[in-house]
Amino acid sequence: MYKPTVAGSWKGRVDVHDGEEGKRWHQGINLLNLTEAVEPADAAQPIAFLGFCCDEGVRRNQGREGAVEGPAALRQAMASFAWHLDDEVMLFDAGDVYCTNQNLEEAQKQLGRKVQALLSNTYKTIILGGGHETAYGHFLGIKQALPAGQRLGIINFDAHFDLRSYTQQSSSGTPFLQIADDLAADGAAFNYLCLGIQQASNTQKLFNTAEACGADYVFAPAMQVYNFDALRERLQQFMDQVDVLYVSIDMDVFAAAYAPGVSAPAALGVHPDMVMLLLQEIIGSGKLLTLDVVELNPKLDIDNRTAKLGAALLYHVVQQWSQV
Ligand SMILES: N=CN[C@@H](CCC(=O)O)C(=O)O
Ligand SMILES: [Mn+2]
Ligand SMILES: [Mn+2]
Repeated sequence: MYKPTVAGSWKGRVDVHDGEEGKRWHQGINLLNLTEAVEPADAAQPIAFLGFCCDEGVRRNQGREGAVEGPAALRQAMASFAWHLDDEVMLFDAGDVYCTNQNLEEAQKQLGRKVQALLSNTYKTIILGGGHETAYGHFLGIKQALPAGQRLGIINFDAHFDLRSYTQQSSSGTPFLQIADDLAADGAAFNYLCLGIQQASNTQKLFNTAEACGADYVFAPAMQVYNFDALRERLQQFMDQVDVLYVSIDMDVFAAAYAPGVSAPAALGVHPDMVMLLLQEIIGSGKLLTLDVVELNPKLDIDNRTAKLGAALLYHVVQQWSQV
């Protein structure tokens, strides 16, 4: 099921006496209804948010439910951001795809169709999850919109590989194996770089699958500022081998102190500064096609800390990406 965002639902601080100088994101966002035919945006730099309201992947993966509320919490955390965007930039809220009747597969297909509509019409897209099952729906749209011959690279900031077998059923733990298999069926390469892997949170079976499908990865303890030059080089080598990038940010990559609102918190997760630095490198490459933020669980959050972290990352992503 798809629902466009209702007018007036972005609510935030208003500085009544400051006019245009007091502008915030909730006052600049444009609503985009994807039930109508999508056309190229009337802006040089259109960036669209699209929500995937879904708990079903996490439920099937024996996780703690609540990710269905992720898109609303991220919008709320972004609403009062001060507007510092150039005139050629337009922000759009393209509504939400909902998973209904536990029919994850149908919801992922619908998400794919909406992503395709946006990407094919020049929008830079930011998908607000949902559990990590968001990634497979997101990919279905990327696959359709990707020009022939373009090599796709996937960078996943995550404590987990999410390469579980989906023979029994797909879930939030399976999206990247589903993607690998889809790409293989099309004769395309699976270029997958996982940043922030926790050894203790991935079984030997998952490491074996990662090796079998040629996944590259960096362990969380190596994601430190002292190691930045080596990380940047590794990232650069990965990006040199592809034409476009899909970046996924699973909020459980961060240390639980920064991101308590996730199904599977990582006590010794990554510091947000490290992810920010790497995101800057990625956006600076000019290859970023689309991005998602997943696994935010507002039910488990503390004072919206995790939602605010996800939103703060998106603030910087939007600032930089709109200038590339
Ligand atoms: N998307 C989440 N993936 C993790 C969850 C781990 C957990 O719940 O402990 C996984 O399947 O490995
Ligand atoms: Mn994940
Ligand atoms: Mn994870």
